[in-house]
Order: sequence, then C-alpha cells, then structure tokens
Amino acid sequence: MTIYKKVVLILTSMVVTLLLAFLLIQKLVIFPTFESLEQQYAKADIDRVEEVILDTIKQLDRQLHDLSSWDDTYNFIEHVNQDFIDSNLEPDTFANLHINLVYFLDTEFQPVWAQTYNFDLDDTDEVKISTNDDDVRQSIFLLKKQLVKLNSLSDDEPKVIRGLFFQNGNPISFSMRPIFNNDEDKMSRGYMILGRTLNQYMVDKFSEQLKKKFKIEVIAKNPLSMSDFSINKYNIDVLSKDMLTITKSYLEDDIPVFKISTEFKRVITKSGQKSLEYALLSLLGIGVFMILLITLLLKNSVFVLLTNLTQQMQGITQSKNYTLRATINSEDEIGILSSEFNNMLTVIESNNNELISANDQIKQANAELETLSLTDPLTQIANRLALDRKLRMEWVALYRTQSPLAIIMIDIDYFKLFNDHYGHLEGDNCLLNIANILTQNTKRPRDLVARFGGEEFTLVLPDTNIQDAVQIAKHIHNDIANSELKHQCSKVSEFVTVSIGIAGVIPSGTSSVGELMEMADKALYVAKQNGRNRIEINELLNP
Ligand SMILES: Nc1nc2c(ncn2[C@@H]2O[C@H](COP(=O)(O)OP(=O)(O)OP(=O)(O)O)[C@@H](O)[C@H]2O)c(=O)[nH]1
Repeated sequence: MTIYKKVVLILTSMVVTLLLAFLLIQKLVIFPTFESLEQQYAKADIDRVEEVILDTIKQLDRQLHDLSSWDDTYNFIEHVNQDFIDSNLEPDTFANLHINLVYFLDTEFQPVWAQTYNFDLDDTDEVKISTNDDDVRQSIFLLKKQLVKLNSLSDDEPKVIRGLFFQNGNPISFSMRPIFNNDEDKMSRGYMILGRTLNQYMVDKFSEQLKKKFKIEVIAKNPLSMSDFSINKYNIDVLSKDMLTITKSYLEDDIPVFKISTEFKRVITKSGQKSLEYALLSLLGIGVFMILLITLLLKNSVFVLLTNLTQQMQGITQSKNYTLRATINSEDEIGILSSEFNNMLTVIESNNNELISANDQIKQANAELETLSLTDPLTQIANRLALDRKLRMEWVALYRTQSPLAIIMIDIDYFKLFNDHYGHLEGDNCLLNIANILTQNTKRPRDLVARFGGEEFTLVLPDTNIQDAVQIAKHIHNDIANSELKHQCSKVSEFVTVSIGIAGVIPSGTSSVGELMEMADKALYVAKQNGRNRIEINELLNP
C-alpha cells in the first residue's frame, strides 16, 4: 500500500473515530443532561399547577377566616337565627365567590346549618341550592378526621385545617375553622366549613391562568380527605420524541390518593437534538474537507517529490549510469534523502570507476599472458601451443569451405654441430635469423610461422595448394642461402641450410590435423634422408 493511501486511511479512521466519539458523548452525556434539564422544567410546571390549587384553598380560607370570626356568626351558632342566613348567606354571594359548600357544625360535629350549591356550577348556571341531608352527612363523614385534627390543635397553632376531600368523584377544596367569640374566653361554639369544587370549569380557569392544561384525578378507591400535601412523588412518562407527561401523586399512609398531571413539550431535547445533528453534520463536513485538504497538501509537498525521486532512482538503477544525479527540489527530509542518495551515487560511481579500471588492467594482463603463452620467447613468433590452436581453427574453417590447407616443416641442417662450433648464443642468433626469413615469406594475414621445437619451424598456409606451398618453400630456401649464414661444420654447405617437408590437404571427415602433420614430418624425414638442404613433398596428401 502506498504512503498516500495509508495517510488517507489514517485520516479517515481519525474522522470516523471522532464522529463515533461525538455520538457516544452525545448519547452518554449530552442527551441525559437535556433529559434531566427537561425533567426539572416539567417538575417546575407541575409545581406551578400545585401552587394555583393551594392558592385557591388559601383564598377560600381567607373568606372563611372573615366569616368565622364575626360575632354574628358566633350568635348564629348559638341561636340559629334566620336573619343571619338571609343577610349573609345569599346564594348569589356564594355563586360569585365560587363557593359550593357552607357548613355550620356544633361542637359535636353535628350540622347546625348546612347548604350546598350545585357542585358543577359555572358562570352561566343558575344557582341551585341543596340541603340534601345525605350529602351533608357524607361530607361530614369524609371530613371527620380533619375535624378531629382541628379540635386537637394546641393553642400555639393557627386554628385552621385546609385541604381537599373527595365526594362523588369530585375533588373539593376545603377550609375549616372553629367559631369563636372574640370578647370572651376563646371557647369554640362550633365549626364552620367552606368548600369549593375543583370541577372541569375551575380546572379550565386555572389552565387559562397558567397557560397550561392539566388534570386532577382521584386515584384511591374510597378516599376521604387530605390536608398535608408534603408527601408526594413525581412520575415522568415519555409519550414520544416531542411530548412527555409529568404526574405528581400525593400520598397518605404510602397510598397515592390523587394526582395532578400535565403534558410537557420536549422542546429542549428536540432543539438540542437538532443542534447536535447540525454539529455532527458540520463535523463530518469539516472532517471530509480536512482529509481532502491534508491529502492535497501532502500530495503536492511530499508524494509528488517522493514519486519523482523514486522514478529517478529506478532510471539510474536500470541504466546503470552512475554519473546521473537526483534533482533536489526541497530542503526537507525528502531533500536530505535525495542529497544522501546523490552522495551514495558518488561513492558507487567512484567504486565503479575503480572496478572498471581494475577490470581493464586485468584484461590487459590477461591479453599479455595470452600473448606470452602463445609466443616463443626467443624468436617472438608463435609457439607450439599457438600452432596447435591455429591448425584446429583453420581445419574447421577450411573443412566448411572445402579449401586447401598446406603446411611446411623446416629443420636446420646439422644444427648440433653449429652449436658445438659457434656456441649456444650464436645458435640462438641463427634461430632468430631463420625465424625472420620465415616471417618475411609468409605474406597473407592468415599465414602463421611457428617454432615447432628446437631448431624446427612450421608454416601454416590456409587456402594454399601444394604448388603454391612449394613456391614459398623455394623462396625460403633461396633467402636462407642468400643470407649466407656461416656454418663451417655443415656437411652439405659452408652456409646454414634447411631441409623442408611439405604436405597439403582439403580437410575432410576421413582426415585430421594429426595426419597432416605426420605427413609433413615424413616429407621432412625424406628430405633429411635424401641428403638435406632440399624440399620434399608428401605426394599422397597432394590435394
Ligand atoms: N642454440 C640453440 N640450440 C638449440 C636450441 N634448441 C635446440 N638446439 C640444438 O639443436 C640441435 C639439434 O640437433 P639434432 O637434433 O641432432 O639435429 P642436427 O644436428 O641439426 O642434425 P639434422 O637435423 O639431422 O641435420 C641440438 O644440439 C640442440 O641442442 C635453441 O634454442 N638454441
């Protein structure tokens, strides 16, 4: 995988990890915070509803407080005079004040005067008065517990009990106070109770006031009354992404008696979620933009330089031209790498030059050795090894073209006597003179003069027939005679003479170099036998 792909992969992994981390933080931290905030607001909402209900109870109590502390009320409970009723308890008064229940009780909690006004009263209804004894008795039964509580309050405590009781499925707010004579001994002569039904009309009125719809529901099967609302609990039901229900239940003896509930729009979570979605999309966009930007910047500042350097390195490796150098386009690590590569090339070039020079020297030495191994050190003409090689080579070539090959064997006559008489050094000199005469008589580039051994020489004459070879031999004979090299001890002349044997052949599959040499040697032997200083031809091999 290329570095470019690796960088893209790493950056993409980073962005994905970042997005996943963001999602995780959103789920584990941000959303729970939104939910907790939302619940706090929902609780505050339901508490406002509770406050309105408590306010209506307090308002009811203020009206009761006025009535119960009047002397007229005290007189009324003592004498039950109709005048008091007529002048103070007009039905319209209660209708205007939205009071649905007025009870006067004696100290035994027995009704002295009791009246209810239609519980479902609203502004348009006509006031309906009921003095149904059963309703009154049931109310007093339901409120008995509170009456006992009121009766047992100490002198330090405010003489009032307020709360809710539940009759015919309706929650009714109430307030009860003892009836005192202000002038005398503060002894109670009875009790006065005011009640206000929290029917749908009232709930709608409060909802309008709060700008919030809510419901009051009775939970317990046969609930009596409640004056303490401090024991309660909240319950939140998430209805959907947009809405939740908050309920506040009021308990007595651990049993839920009634509850207030309202719906709450999940604006915080919803708008928070939307913001987070925008943030996530922005993050994604920024991430993709950063990947593109970084890879683009890296591509121009790093990858292109690396690719160029790699191509230059490949070119140098393939061409083996170590004089070339990489171009340095930057001063960063890639520039340093290029520079170090060039330094390495300088070392390689120097080593290579040394190797080439050493190789040339070795080749030269080998060539010299080759020449030495094929040259006779005394006469500087070809030696026996060179002769053998030449013969094998020409044999193959002439076999292919079916051309004649002739050889001339030359042997100095009575050379032992020459050495004995003139000394070895003069002998060497004589050999050198003969070699020079032979060389002068071999004019074609393919001809070869070789020292066969001792005082014996051989001429290889490719593409030459016997007649031509004889002509050359005759020239040699004449040149040696004309050179008049003194040989006092020779038995055939006063000068150095040679015996010559000639053989020739067109190379074929049935003949060989060895046979040709043997035939020339035989011709030479015949020349020696026939008196020396002569030329003999081996006619059997005459091509
Ligand atoms: N000076 C000198 N003499 C050599 C060299 N190589 C061989 N000889 C001598 O050549 C002589 C050859 O003698 P032989 O083989 O008896 O032949 P020859 O005396 O020439 O007699 P024929 O060949 O029969 O005429 C020997 O005395 C060798 O020592 C050399 O390199 N230098």
